[in-house]
Amino acid sequence: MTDTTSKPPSGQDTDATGAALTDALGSVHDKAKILSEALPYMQRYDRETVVVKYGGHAMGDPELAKDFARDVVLLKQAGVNPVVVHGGGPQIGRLLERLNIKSEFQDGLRVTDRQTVDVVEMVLAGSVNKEIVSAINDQGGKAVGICGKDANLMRAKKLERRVRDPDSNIEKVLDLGFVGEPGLVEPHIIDVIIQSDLIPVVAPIGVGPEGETLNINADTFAAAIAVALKAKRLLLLTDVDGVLDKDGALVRSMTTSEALDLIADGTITGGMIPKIESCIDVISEGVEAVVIINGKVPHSVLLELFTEHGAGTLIERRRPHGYRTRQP
Ligand SMILES: Nc1ncnc2c1ncn2[C@@H]1O[C@H](COP(=O)(O)OP(=O)(O)O)[C@@H](O)[C@H]1O
Ligand SMILES: CC(=O)N[C@@H](CCC(=O)OP(=O)(O)O)C(=O)O
Repeated sequence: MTDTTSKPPSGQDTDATGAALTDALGSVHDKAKILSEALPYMQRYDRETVVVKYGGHAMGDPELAKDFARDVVLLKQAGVNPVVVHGGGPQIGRLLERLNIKSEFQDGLRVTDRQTVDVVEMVLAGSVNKEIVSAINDQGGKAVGICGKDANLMRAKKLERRVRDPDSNIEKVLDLGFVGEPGLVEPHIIDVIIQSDLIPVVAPIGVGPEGETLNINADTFAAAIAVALKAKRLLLLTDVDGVLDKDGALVRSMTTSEALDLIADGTITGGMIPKIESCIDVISEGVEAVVIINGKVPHSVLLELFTEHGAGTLIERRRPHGYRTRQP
């Protein structure tokens, strides 16, 4: 048999090998540069809590789910304290459909009767939560799945949404059934998990005053958790690049009052409304900034936190000297 591996290269082969080696070294240097540039960002978030809301729409693809889990494990390894709060709206919708239970939304919130709330809890605190826990553990992390009922993490009250009838101009309270809004948050259980070097994965189910299960929009839930934990950042992962303006262009950064204007003029609609309302609450309660990013872009969490460029739409109280605060 001829040993081709030990054959001395011809002059042309030597050139090709040299060029390939230069390319390979170049790409290694590029990688090293990217890693090195991440240092000030890693220092910025060192031992800080970052709440990552993982939306149901961002979850579908198994490769992306793996990338997300890997990013979360990397954050933990880099000294950040990631707290994952997840949604699962489309997953709930699919099971309700299979069970022939009709479901409708009002302003981005699911009208939730007794039968529906059982399905919501089963999907969120059950299958979806455990899938994320397993994905993180598969990447070498140690995740613990809980919901707002655990150790009274999220005591909630029934949501009372007031709407004005456009014809009669009379205000009425909208009854969405077993839909909750955050009340008293006791973050002790999350602190315990973080201090044990584990990664908390939280399903947005709350416990009502009568001990009843309440369905809480995952953005709203994540926002309340971010405030209670005094998080450095809240990242909301969804299925669009961020907030889009009237022409469909990405808004790279905006203040809370600009966000309100976009709701008022109808540019922001549907599920984006509770998302933005949560951002505004969180920022008014002291969280520095919230970022809405596309969970369908691989490694969007790392891109946002550890690169100068960042990703998505950054929302903050006011624009510091007309500048996007990406600097570490
Ligand atoms: N101005 C806007 N910019 C971006 N998305 C918007 C806007 N207005 C409405 N949306 C809708 O909001 C959706 C994201 O909200 P939602 O479906 O609740 O996401 P998730 O399930 O990830 O929380 C987008 O897919 C888009 O259809
Ligand atoms: C009250 C309400 O609407 N609850 C949501 C909870 C899940 C959720 O918010 O999931 P996403 O983040 O994937 O949309 C629902 O039932 O769909």
